[in-house]
Amino acid sequence: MAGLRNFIKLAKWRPTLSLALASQQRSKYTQHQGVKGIRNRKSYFEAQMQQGKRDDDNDEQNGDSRSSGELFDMRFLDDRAYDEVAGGAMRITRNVATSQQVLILQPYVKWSAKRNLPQDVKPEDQLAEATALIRSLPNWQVAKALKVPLENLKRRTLFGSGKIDELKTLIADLRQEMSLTCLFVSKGTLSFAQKRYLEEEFHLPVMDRYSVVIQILRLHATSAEARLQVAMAELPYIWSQAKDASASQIRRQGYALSDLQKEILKTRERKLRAELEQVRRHRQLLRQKRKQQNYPIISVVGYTNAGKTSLIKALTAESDALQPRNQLFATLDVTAHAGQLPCNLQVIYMDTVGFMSDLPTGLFECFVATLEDAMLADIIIHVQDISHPCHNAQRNHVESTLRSLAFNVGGEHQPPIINVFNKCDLVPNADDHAEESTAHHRISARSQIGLDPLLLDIEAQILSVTGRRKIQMRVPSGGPEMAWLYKNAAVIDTQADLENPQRLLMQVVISQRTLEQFKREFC
Ligand SMILES: Nc1nc2c(ncn2[C@@H]2O[C@H](COP(=O)(O)OP(=O)(O)OP(=O)(O)O)[C@@H](O)[C@H]2O)c(=O)[nH]1
Ligand SMILES: [Mg+2]
Repeated sequence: MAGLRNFIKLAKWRPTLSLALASQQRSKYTQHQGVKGIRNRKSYFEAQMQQGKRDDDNDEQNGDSRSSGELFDMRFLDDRAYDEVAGGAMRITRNVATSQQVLILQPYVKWSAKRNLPQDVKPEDQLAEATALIRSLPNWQVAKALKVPLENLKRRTLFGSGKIDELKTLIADLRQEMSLTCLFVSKGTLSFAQKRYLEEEFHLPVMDRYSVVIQILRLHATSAEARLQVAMAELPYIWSQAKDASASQIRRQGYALSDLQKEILKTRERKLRAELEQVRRHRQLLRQKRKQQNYPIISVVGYTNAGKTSLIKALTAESDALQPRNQLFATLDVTAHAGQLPCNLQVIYMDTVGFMSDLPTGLFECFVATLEDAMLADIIIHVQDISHPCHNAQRNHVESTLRSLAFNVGGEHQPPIINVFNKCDLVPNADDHAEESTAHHRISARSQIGLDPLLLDIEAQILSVTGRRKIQMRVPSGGPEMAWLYKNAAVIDTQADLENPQRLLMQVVISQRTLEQFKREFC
């Protein structure tokens, strides 16, 4: 196990972050200021460009030989000029510790035929997910959450004038009781014009799903890799908001990018791409190492909050390293955890980022580098929250995303998938509806129910896909063969050979390749 533990230490290595803490002190919402504030800062920008060039030169000189502590260069992420541009587009705050009172509006199209939603996702389910998103942010409270029926979601003002008046009255009433600080309209993205209009009507910063998720990701991204990916995920949104702004002819009113700001975004994007390429290479290196070490890999994937981290915690001895949390997107890093199958074979479980529907694809494209690992595993465990009202829709969403991820990493080949219906303690008597046709395990990671049959299934699948077999070998008792097998194979059992006291019967799990090595060495 020591070798595996050392390898896992390497996989979980985190570079030291050189964060400028000053940025944490920034004000609540960075109000959008157009070009104001950085128009006259050409020299600042030039200095940044110079620094960028110096960094690039260093990168080239150092190439892959950069020491692990310098692998990801994070300094450029802390950039005040960028923060102003980002704040204008996303209304996100650096200081999440500030308490917020949020009004959540869940718009939905009245006529189900137009709704464009899976059959079993109802507006109230969407509202519950929106509420869970806000509750994932510490100190953010839901002042009120309500569904708002609409004819369609494309209107420039989003809501009709009657609805706007109704909402204004509601907001005025709420303000009697508390100080509202933010309006969350739970729609993938709002156009810049929609946001601007609503902000002027309600006098509140307006966020959409994309920007709320970015806010959560920023909070949960602690590793260098996750921070780079989140920073990358912000850019398509900022570009699209700027495009909306210029298309809707409201340049005068605020959010339009100057050439200087465009350069800031482009420079940042270029540097992020370079750093993420390093991430990809680093991951490839780890993958190669894993291959050499020959440990079977099991990826645990699923919708956010389904219980992936909890399951790995239940299947491994890593009680401290893994902290399941009732928050969306609690896990943002792909991390490796050592486990042992009933036959004593050592394996690695990979914890992954959760999926979520109704998010623009750009948001998750940035996590593809890490999710690639999941697709290159020997088997995948798909954890599903059986107690969730939309669990069918969540499963379909994850499955279709997995298919496109498999396509991305080069081919239709997908590792075998084991379906796990988690949280069965919450719905002990539920029948499985449409799932009857899908083979699955009903478990509770929290209450440790159903884990033994699951482990046996994982073992059978791993042995089959990795070409390992359980065999019995007769070896000299206390000889080098015995030590070799303990080192290179999984030993299930040893017994004295009743026919020959000098020999031992060893039951082992071994791959064909390792068996050939054994034969070369000893036979
Ligand atoms: N009742 C019950 N709750 C569970 C079970 N498994 C996990 N949970 C809870 O579900 C919540 C989410 O668990 P996690 O393991 O963090 O879920 P995750 O899929 O890793 O979530 P993300 O990393 O955010 O995508 C936590 O509050 C867990 O305690 C279970 O079997 N039963
Ligand atoms: Mg998790």
